[in-house]
Amino acid sequence: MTIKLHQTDQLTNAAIEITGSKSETNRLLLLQALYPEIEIANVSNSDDSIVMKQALSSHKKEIDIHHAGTAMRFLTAYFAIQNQREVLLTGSKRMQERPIKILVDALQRIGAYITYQKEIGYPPILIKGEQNLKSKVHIDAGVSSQYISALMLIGSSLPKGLTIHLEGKLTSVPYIQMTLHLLKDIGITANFIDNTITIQPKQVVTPKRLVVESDWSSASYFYSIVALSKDNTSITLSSYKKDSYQGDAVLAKIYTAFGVQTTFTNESITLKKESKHLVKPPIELDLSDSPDIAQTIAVTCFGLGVECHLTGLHTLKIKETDRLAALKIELEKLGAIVDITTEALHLQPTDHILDGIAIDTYQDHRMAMAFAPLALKTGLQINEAEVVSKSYPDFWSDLKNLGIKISEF
Ligand SMILES: O=C(O)C1=C[C@@H](OP(=O)(O)O)[C@@H](O)[C@H](O)C1
Ligand SMILES: C=C(OP(=O)(O)O)C(=O)O
Repeated sequence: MTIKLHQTDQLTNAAIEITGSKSETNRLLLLQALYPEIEIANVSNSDDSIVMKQALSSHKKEIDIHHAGTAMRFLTAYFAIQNQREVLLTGSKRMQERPIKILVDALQRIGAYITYQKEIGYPPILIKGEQNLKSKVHIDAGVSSQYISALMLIGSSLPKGLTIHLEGKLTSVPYIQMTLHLLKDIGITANFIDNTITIQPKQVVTPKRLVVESDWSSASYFYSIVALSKDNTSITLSSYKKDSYQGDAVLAKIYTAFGVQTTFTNESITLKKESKHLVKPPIELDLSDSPDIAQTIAVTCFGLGVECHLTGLHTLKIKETDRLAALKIELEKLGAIVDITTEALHLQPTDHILDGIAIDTYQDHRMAMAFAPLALKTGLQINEAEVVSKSYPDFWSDLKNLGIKISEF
């Protein structure tokens, strides 16, 4: 499906309810499979969470998790400890190009049985469950925090718990902290001191209801929309809290530089454009703690015509697509001048955006959603717009409710 976004100058001051965080949901779904005493509210309606839920209740031998990175990594650890069970875990063509060796090596070192079915280091993998894994492991922490969260999530189910020594320069650290918070919330004793994570064993937990906060990465597209809007435009989003477990909550701070003020009231945030607060460019940001908002920020800067230099982007090439390469190609179609390295993106200031360009999305939900806010500046098309369902199935209808004019063909 291709979507045409017509240039829209005036938005309605809408209130939007955003689905639960897919990162929190996928952690809690796995924990719920291990500890059925827990109840989860505001579960994400994303494809990635649906696939995670189905996989956890499936009795089939072959499980396909499509494009969901967290599901692939978390379930590798989960099935590694399901005694007497053999599972073939696979995913989409792109998932079969996303590395998993660091996690598999770590699991094998503590006694798990996992073999590669096609290429060494990549899904599909065959897992033979074994509950008695050892209690100490070391792992390279510089490629994906999902490997570490995967180990943390099974740690308390091992006979002696799990101590994880993190090696090298850590990346996406807030996601490790999120896992730690959720473990503690359900009553597991865990800590993260220096580069060592310790998880104590626990058989049963006290029944508890946990409410997932809405997804901050999804909120980023509304930050971008408000940043590209006229003064006094405001949008209210729910349900959010000030002391979030999600690293992407840093948006509230980052977007002040683009003239977006955030007010927290009860469980909502209101974003308001006040350009008197705009910061003088260039915008320089290290996004190694929040890689999922890099595309949003790069497009906001382009829409505002401001120079930016984004670093800490070394993980972007192994996500749904090579996001740095995709950003460069699509921004340049619109008239931008972009330089990329393996870990950085530099955007030069420009004062013109080409009209009527069709943006390719590379099967990456964030490519579609990051470019959509440009409708405040120009008319554009988004190809394969249905990709948004990976994290935010209601994205296009929420945009319509804001008054953005959309047609499908
Ligand atoms: O643990 C998680 O929920 C996630 C961790 C991050 O991945 P990396 O640690 O691979 O950067 C992030 O990009 C992804 O969308 C979700
Ligand atoms: C990278 C992402 O997801 P995953 O790694 O879970 O596929 C994302 O949602 O941006």
